Amino acid sequence: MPRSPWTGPHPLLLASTSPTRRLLLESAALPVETAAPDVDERALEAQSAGLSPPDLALHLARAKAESVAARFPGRLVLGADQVLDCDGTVFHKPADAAAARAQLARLSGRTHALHSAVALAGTVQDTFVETARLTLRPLDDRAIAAYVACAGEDRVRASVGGYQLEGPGIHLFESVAGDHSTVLGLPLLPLLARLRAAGYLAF
Ligand SMILES: Nc1nc2c(ncn2[C@H]2C[C@H](O)[C@@H](COP(=O)(O)OP(=O)(O)OP(=O)(O)O)O2)c(=O)[nH]1
Repeated sequence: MPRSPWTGPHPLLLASTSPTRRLLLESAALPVETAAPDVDERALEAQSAGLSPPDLALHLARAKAESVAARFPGRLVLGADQVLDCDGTVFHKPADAAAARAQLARLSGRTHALHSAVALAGTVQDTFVETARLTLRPLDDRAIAAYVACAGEDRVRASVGGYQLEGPGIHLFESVAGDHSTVLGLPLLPLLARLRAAGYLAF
């Protein structure tokens, strides 16, 4: 069993239902426990109409982290949120394959931003947001339908853009600017820097 660099008295508490986020942390050899945040994201978003997309992501990440930190005193809690912004229009996870096809048609041939925000709560209070910019190839309805059929409805519904960059989604792109973990929804490098500065990592 490899020795984890984690020095905290308890595992990191991830306030997220995202398997992708859990896998990213476990791949970095960090012990993780998860607790679902009890936050109504769409209601919070409706109350925060004036926020920029990055600030909306920060607001939602903070709400998720704090909702779990209140239930688990004395723990280091991590919340996260990702907002897709294409020329100021915010997109959410597609409800089904048809919505994914419609959303991808609107993103086709354009560059969109993925704002991935992280909030630490409990024993450490901090927030940050990282942005990746992704440019889709010009895709006609036939290509989009073929992609959705290849990826499958579960995959296209599981992420804000309707794609997994590490999966079939890679076929959609002309270019990707930004850290891979930022695209996946949990920017690891700035997170690890903060955990290290707070004394939670051995190196
Ligand atoms: N595997 C993978 N997941 C991605 C990719 N892009 C985005 N995602 C996932 C990460 C997050 O689970 C999700 C972003 O949506 P949210 O920030 O609302 O998180 P989610 O609702 O999944 O969980 P949470 O609100 O944290 O409980 O999309 C990608 O390229 N690959």
